[in-house]
Amino acid sequence: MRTKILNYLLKILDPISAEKMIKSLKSSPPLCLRTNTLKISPDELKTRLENIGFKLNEIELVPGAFLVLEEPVPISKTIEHFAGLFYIQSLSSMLPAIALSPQPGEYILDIASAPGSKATHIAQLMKNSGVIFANDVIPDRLKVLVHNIERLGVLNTAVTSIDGNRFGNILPEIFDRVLVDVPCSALGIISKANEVLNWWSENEVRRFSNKQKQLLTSAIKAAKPNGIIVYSTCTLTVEENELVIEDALKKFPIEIEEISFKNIDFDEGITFYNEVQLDERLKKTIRIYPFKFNSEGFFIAKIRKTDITVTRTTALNDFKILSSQKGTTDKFKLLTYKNQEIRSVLNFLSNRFGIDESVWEKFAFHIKADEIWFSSIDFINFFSNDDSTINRNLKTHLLNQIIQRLGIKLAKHVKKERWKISTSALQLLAPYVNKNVIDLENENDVKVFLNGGILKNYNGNFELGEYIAVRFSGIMLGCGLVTKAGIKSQIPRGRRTIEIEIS
Ligand SMILES: C[S@@+](CC[C@H](N)C(=O)[O-])C[C@H]1O[C@@H](n2cnc3c(N)ncnc32)[C@H](O)[C@@H]1O
Repeated sequence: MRTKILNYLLKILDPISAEKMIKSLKSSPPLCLRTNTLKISPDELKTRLENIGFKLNEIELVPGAFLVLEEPVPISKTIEHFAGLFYIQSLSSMLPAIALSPQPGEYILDIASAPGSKATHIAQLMKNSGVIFANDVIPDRLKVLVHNIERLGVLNTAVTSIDGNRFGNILPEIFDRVLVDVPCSALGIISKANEVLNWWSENEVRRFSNKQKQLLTSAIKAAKPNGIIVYSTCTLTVEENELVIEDALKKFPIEIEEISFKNIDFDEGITFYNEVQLDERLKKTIRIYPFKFNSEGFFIAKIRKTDITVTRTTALNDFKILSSQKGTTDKFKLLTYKNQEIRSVLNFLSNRFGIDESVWEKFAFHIKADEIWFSSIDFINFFSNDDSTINRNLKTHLLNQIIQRLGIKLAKHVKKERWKISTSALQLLAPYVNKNVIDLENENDVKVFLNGGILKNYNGNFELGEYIAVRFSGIMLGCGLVTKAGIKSQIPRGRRTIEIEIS
């Protein structure tokens, strides 16, 4: 198998580089993390982690990213990780979101987004504002995406699970920026995905290439004229990279944009392959080789759409098919803090936890059975804006059909005028919480609480049946219920952990 890969590499690299490349695939790239600036500043995170024995080095290329030099316990098992203060991610994998350069308030599509490394990065670059559609077609991978959205406190994201190829026709000319981080033959990440060696072949590469062309086509159609599309893979074959972009250059009104990353040794895109001269513009795409840049192998192309690509009639036809399908009630009726029903819940939470009422003004809310969810207020405009290709009612109808979840659960109704705040909401709103909080005193209690147990020694002066916020060392852990036996952790099963290690 290695011979197959080496033979392929020899088509695109000189023999010494191909050997170096094979060698680099055997060792893992350095451990890096990205600060979740939705919750903490890079400096604060560095201080926190260094105080518990980690040694971090700032990475100039990506603001808020650190190289982990010393790890006294696995960093994924720290309370800081549980609380969503950072995301473990290779440095190369941070670059597509940087190239996309999403701006606060914009409309973004991440067409193949699970497990959400880049979607959560995009969300933080947008400061939790605007609108992101994070889509993925594989349900199990979507669960991990949802977990990450909850852990990191991402409010500006709608999760969808349709074939990414459909976006171009059902939501055409809508998005300011689209990320197309496609499934690929993964040559750049063999060190962490060793199973690639079992199936890698040039036939598989061709199969991926066809799929990638379709996803890129859909992405181009979904972008607005003048919108940006970033195409990325963690592989290095020409079929899955330059040839996919060349195909799009022939079919659509697009141009390739320069990507300017400082301090990184990358190669420009290949323009001569298999004795064939390719489009010279491909030189503006970039190839990252692990033997030159100490991270995973990646390919990135930044594309600008220069004109419209979808006619109104095509879009409407697709809409008609979807609107004839069932189950499209108004699932996501978005409301502001001014709505009476929402207001009473917000008043309750503000009173309970001392949260200033002005905090709620920047969110949209929707009701889902006995729960209230909150999201970026920009979704209200996104749903209601009319645009040139689609009629507003049809759009709302469609969005109700394809969106699986929007934002994060804020609270659940428990009994008469009482609401239980969710763990993810409490963690995100931690800076505003200043009432009915307890601070745990020892690490054993933290473990009990994070594993869903009962804290026996903290009844304090709280009323039975009330919910309180539980913190440790300045980090909001989640919500607890005051019971006769003690404070019962309300951390949902999916986020519980017994694996916390405290150094
Ligand atoms: C390279 S991974 C994406 C990684 C992700 N962007 C991140 O940064 O965490 C490619 C993803 O494409 C998804 N996928 C494959 N075919 C798809 C399709 N037709 N439509 C949407 N997603 C698809 C896979 O489930 C997989 O999660």
